This record gives sequence, C-alpha cells and structure tokens, in this order.
Amino acid sequence: MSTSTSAIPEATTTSTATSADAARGHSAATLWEAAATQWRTTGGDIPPEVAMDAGITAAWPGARVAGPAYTVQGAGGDNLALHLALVAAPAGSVLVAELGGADNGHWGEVMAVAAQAHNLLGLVIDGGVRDRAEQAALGFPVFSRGGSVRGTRKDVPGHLAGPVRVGGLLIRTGDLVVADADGVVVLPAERVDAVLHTADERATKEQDIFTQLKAGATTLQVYGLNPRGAL
Ligand SMILES: O=C([O-])CC(=O)C(=O)O
Ligand SMILES: [Mg+2]
Repeated sequence: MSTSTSAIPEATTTSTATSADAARGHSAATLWEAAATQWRTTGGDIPPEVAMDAGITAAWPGARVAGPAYTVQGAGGDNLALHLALVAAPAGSVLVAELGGADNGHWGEVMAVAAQAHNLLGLVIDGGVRDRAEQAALGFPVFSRGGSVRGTRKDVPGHLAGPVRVGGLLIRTGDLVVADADGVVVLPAERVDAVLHTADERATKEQDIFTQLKAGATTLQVYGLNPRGAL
C-alpha cells in the first residue's frame, strides 16, 4: 500500500517534554510508589494503575528511557505503522506501540538507527522485536514482549498519536513513560508534576533511611514495623 505523508499527523511538542527531564532519574518503581502515595494523599482510594503488564520488559540489560509517549496502533505481524511513526513522532518522544503481542520482529537495528537519526528516545511495544544485541550496541532502549526472528508485512498503516491500550494501560500521546530493568510506568500527563514532586520527597526520605541502616538500624525500626510485639 502506498501512503502519502499528508496522512501522517503533524508532529507536536508536548508539555511533558520538560517534565521528562524532571523525571530526574527516578526509577520506574519509585514513580509507581509516588503515584500511589500521591493518589492517597489527594483522597483517592484505589490508585489507578500506572505499571504496564510485567511481560513487557527491557530488550537488553541496562535499557532505560524517560520521555513523553508518542502512540502507535498497529496490526500484529505488520510494522508499517512503526515506519510511519518514525517520520511523524516529534524529537524527544518515546514510541509506545500496540502490536497485539505478536511474535514477530516488528522493530530492529535498521529502525533503531532511523529513530536515533530523528532523535527519538526509545520504544515500548506490545509485540516482539529483533536485533536486540545490535540495539544494545547502539544504546537504543527498547521494551518489548520478547525477541522474535520472524519478519513482518508492511501493509497496515494503523493509527498514530491517538489513545492506545498497551500492556493493560490506556496511554495518550504526551503521557510520561519511564522504563527500566523493573518494568514500564506511564504517568498521565496531568498527574506528572504532582507525582514527580512526591517522588523527589520519597528519594530524599530514602537517603535518610540509608544513613540509618548503615548506622546499624534495622528495616523494622526505620519502617516502624513491630510484628506481634517482637521488638
Ligand atoms: O526490518 C524490519 O522490519 C525490522 C528489522 O529487522 C530492522 O529494523 O532491522
Ligand atoms: Mg534487522
């Protein structure tokens, strides 16, 4: 199928670009905790989930990315939507793609080189990828349902930049993606500032906890845990 570039949504800058810088190196786990804490302190009961399905993991050890999402809805076993996203996504984006969990190599070294040339930050995909060692050598962070040697068709343009459900989360372009060795967290754009503030507070508290532990305190003491009056 031929596709004219006029069908590709305009690139837009997103308000979370600066907040992504402000992710300030927080881990995905810290942000998950901060999201839950921040939700409770604003009177919420059960926090909305911000962690993606744990089956979507780093494609190579040490991969880490933080940045605003640019969403891709494709068809499993077909990677045309991802090729279109390489053209349409604004620099500084993380592609977040729904490919139905398909066991195909929807993305590989060639596409990672193209992504880096467009200053894209990384890829999160519910589907397989390939050339993982080569992408590790490039330092292009990818989080996927696994590896797959199988190739893809290039027929279905899919949809770009609209809401997509990936790994159990509803994700919008501009939401903040933070992914590392523990998994993928996606913060809705409107919650980013508050969650990052809470994450900063949590990180400061943890520094104090580390100091206490190194001085000999127990984790039971620092967390105020006293099971059955054992202490
Ligand atoms: O060519 C593809 O469809 C995926 C791939 O292996 C690459 O980007 O290197
Ligand atoms: Mg390849």
